[in-house]
This record gives sequence, C-alpha cells and structure tokens, in this order.
Amino acid sequence: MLGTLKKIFAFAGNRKGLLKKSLFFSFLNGIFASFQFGALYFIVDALASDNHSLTSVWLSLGMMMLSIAGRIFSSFFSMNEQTVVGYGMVADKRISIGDRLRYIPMGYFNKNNIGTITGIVTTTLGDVESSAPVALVNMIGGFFNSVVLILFLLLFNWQLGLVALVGVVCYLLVTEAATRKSTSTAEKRQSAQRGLVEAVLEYIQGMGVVKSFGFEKDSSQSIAAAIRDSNKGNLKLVYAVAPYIALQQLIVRIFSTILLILSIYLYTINAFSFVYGILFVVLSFTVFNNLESAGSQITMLQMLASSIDTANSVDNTPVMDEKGTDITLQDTNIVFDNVDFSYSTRKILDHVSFSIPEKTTTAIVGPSGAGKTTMCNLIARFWDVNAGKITIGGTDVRDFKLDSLMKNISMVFQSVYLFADTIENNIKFGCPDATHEQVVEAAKKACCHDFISALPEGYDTVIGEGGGTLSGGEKQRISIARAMLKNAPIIILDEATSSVDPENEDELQRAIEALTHNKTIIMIAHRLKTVRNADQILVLNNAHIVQRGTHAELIRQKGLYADFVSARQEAIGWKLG
Ligand SMILES: Nc1ncnc2c1ncn2[C@@H]1O[C@H](COP(=O)(O)OP(=O)(O)OP(=O)(O)O)[C@@H](O)[C@H]1O
Repeated sequence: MLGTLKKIFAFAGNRKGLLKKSLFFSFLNGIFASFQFGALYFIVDALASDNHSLTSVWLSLGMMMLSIAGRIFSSFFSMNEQTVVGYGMVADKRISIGDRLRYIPMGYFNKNNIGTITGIVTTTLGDVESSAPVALVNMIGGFFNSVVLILFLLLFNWQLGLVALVGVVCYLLVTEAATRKSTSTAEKRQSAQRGLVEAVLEYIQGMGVVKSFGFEKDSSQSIAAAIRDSNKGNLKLVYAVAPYIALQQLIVRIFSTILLILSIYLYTINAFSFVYGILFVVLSFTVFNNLESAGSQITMLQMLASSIDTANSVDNTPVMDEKGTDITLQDTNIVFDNVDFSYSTRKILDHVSFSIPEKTTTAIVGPSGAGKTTMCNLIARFWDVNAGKITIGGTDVRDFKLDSLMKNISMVFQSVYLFADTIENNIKFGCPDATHEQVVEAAKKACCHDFISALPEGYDTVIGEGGGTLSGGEKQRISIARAMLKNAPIIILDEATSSVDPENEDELQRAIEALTHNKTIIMIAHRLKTVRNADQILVLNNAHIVQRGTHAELIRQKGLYADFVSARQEAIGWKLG
C-alpha cells in the first residue's frame, strides 16, 4: 500500500507540492471535524449540570459553526488542489508519451498496436487523472484523522485508546492483504480495458471493409467479446476484494461494539464522568469512520498503481537517439555499407552495399515486397540496421539526433497521412514558421493550389482524420507540397505519383522535377518514364542488389530489369521503384 502511495507521489512530478497542500487541507478537515466532539462536550455538560447557563449553549453552537465552516473551507481547498494536480500531472505524462513515441523504433509499433497505445493515453490515464490525487488524499487523510482521534482517546482513557488502536492495526492488516490480492486482478482489468479500446478502434477504422464485405455481424461480435472481457475484468476486481471489504466492516463493527461496552462499563465503575461517558459512547460509533473511508480506496488505488505502471512503461521505452548529436551535413552522399536488415526472422537486406552520390537521382526497382520501402525507411532511421551501416555525408545515421537527421530528409510516402487540421497546417507540418504565401507557392508547384482554392474555406478547410475527406490524388499532392516547403537536401519519393491520375501526372512530374532540382533523390516509382532518367537504377531482389546502372546500361545487360521493361504491360506483380 505504501508502495502505491509513493508511486502516485512520484507520478505527480513537480506538482508534489500541490499534493502536499491538498493533504494539509485534508488534515485540517479532520481537525475541524473533531470540534464537533468539543461542541457535544459543552452541550452535554450544560444539560447534565444543575446550572443551565446559556454560555455553554453558545459555546457549543460556536464550536459547531467553526467545525462546519472549517470543514467547508478545507474540503474546498483540498479538492481544488487535487483537481489541479490530477489534470496537470496526466497532461504532462500524455505530452511526454507523445514526444517519446516520435523517437522510439518503429518495431515498437509492430508489437504494440494503435489501440493499445490509444487505450493507455486515453482510458488508462483518464482513471489516473480523475481519481489518483483524490484516492491518495482520502487514504492518507483518513488514516491520519483516525490516528488523531485515537490519540485523543488515549489521552483521556488509555484502555479505550488501546482497544481502538488494536482495531486500527487489525484493519490495516486486512487492508494490506486486500492490496496484495487486488494487484494482479487490477492489471488484468487494465488489459481488458485496453482490449476494448483496441476492438472499437479496429471496428471503426475498418468500417469500409466491414460494409463492403458484409461482415457487420462478425466484426461487432469482436467488440461484444471485448466488452464482455472488460466487464469480467471489472467484476473480478470487485469479487477479489469483496471478502476483504466484508472483513474490514466486521472489524470496525466488532471494535465499535467493544468500545461501546467498555465505555459503559468504565462509566459504571466511575472511571470517568457522565459527560465523558456520553462522549465516548458517541466516539465508539464514529472513531473508525475516517478509517473506513480510507480503506474503501484500496481497489481504486491498486487500479491506479497498475495504470501508472502501464503509462510509465510506454514513457520509459528506450529512444533511438539517446547517444545522437546535432550534426550539420557537409555533403549528402548516402552510403549503404554491408547492410543487413530483417523484420524478426524475415531477411530483407543481406550484405547490401551501394552509394548514392549527392545531387543525383537513384531509382529503386524490384518486385512487390522486395524491400524498397524498407530500404528508404532505413535511411531515415525508422528502423536500425542489424549489421553494417548507413552513412549520410560520412556520418552513421545512428550518430545523429533524430531531429538533426530528419531536418535533411523530406519523404513523400505511397500512403499519405494527413492530420485532422486545416490544409494550410498540413502543408506547414514540417515547417511551422512558413508564411501563407510560401504555403501557396508550394501548393502551386505541387499542382494542388487549384483544387484547394475551389474549396469553400480554401486553405482553412479542415480535413477529416487521415485526410478522409480528400481523394487519394489530392492527398498525395498535398504531401508533395509539404515536402516542397520543407526544402530538405535529400528527398525520398516512395511511389509519390501512384495515386495521381494521368492528366495530372505530367504536371506533377514537372513539379517533382522542380522539387528535386539540385537535391539527392531516392525514388520508388512504378512508371517507366520516371525511372528512365535516373542517374542510377538499383534492382532489388531476394535481399540483394542484383543489378545497378543507368536505364541504357541495364537494358543492355539483359537481366531482370530488361525483362521487366519488356514485360511491363503484363507484369502486374512488379513495380518499377
Ligand atoms: N513493419 C513491418 N513489420 C514486418 N514486416 C514488414 C514490415 N513492413 C514491411 N514488412 C515486410 O517486409 C517486406 C518488404 O516490404 P517493403 O514494403 O519494404 O517492400 P516493397 O518492395 O516496398 O513493396 P511494395 O512495392 O509492394 O510497396 C514485405 O514482405 C513486407 O510484408
């Protein structure tokens, strides 16, 4: 239990001070609550004495008012601080996770799908946001206030104080046992919750396929299964701690009863006055109230501990550029030196070596699935090579800080992702300080200015998530405009013109020529005319570069490339890239 409380404190980061403030107000709340006993003492004292003076009534009323006002004031401030800490610390963690995701290897996203990560950042951290500071303050505050009452009891009557103390110790032992029991169940519940987010996301993202293939029933069944799992997880957690909660209640009732009987007995043997007798009888009913409210937080605290562990595990994933430095390139020669790369056991590159001289165009060609995109992604260090090295300007890409590496590379992917933001901001994505005029200029060069201007909101049009409200060709042209604006010295074009219709292609081709002028270009393109003009063509097959040269040289060699060119019309599985 202590470990869990420490974990929440650590999670609060630089907001620990606010959390302590909240605890302080919670302690104040307990002290103001104990004023009620003072009020009770004065009123009973007045009723019991022969002299029914109004002074005692006023004194009692004053203490009651002070207790009420103090409790309202302290609860308000305590809750206020809890809310600020909760939202603040989780916002920090979400930002930190978002930042870290940019720097961790792509392999992480193979192992952890989008649903899992979304679940952690939304639902899992949502629990922490709304409940962690509240549960922590209730727990510590509750125990502290119980201890204060018991000290008060010990001060006035050691026998009653001792009984209450034994009650608290028994209660704490059961609480600790419940904490242990609920740890593993809380983790399982978390994982079921993430499974639910995953299932819902997959269902919505795949809605097009679901509709077109008529699988509505089957797909919704997987959501239903995830809901059932999540439900089971919640129930299991409740069932796991239910016997302990019952035991806690039993302990409280038994010790309250013992206190009550002992108070009456001690009064009958004249151990204290009638007024104290009444006070102790009332106390025997209320002394464990704070303890009960603290104990009721165990399940919540274990859930929170598990949520914090999960969020921290993402935030502690090792980043790729831990040892990288900011490097300014002297030239943009790219060299693959004996590079090996596999996706788990599947070998994609086997001792591959080649160089791309700066300001030249290299086209990569090969059958679908040969590893062309992978090769480009290795240059941008989306993944690390298994052996050998890739250098840019003589420096191993692993020695760059990722930001300083990516400053030099613009990529246009075959599947374009646009953010749910305005068109202008999507174009400015790699270059946030660009002016509107620069955005328009880039859009004109990428042949997308006309269709953007025709939209009612023009460049301020907000596009759907993933660019869902635009056609494939429109999205691709916007991503080319994005690359235009970034103006990096190395450009990677991964089938950049694949979604552009033939009418636009010539125009776009000219735009790409403008974009790529005087730059180092690596292109994967499925159209022959794009490849024909490249300074060198690399033919990738079975993890090796099987041919390299210019179009004319490769045609003369009568190898795979020449076969491909001659069979261009029929070779559906091949892509010139
Ligand atoms: N993230 C990944 N994890 C595991 N395997 C992958 C991953 N990405 C690609 N692959 C596999 O690696 C192989 C090479 O993929 P890659 O996309 O590099 O080929 P490509 O030559 O660009 O194909 P295409 O021309 O069809 O786009 C493929 O068999 C693919 O299934």
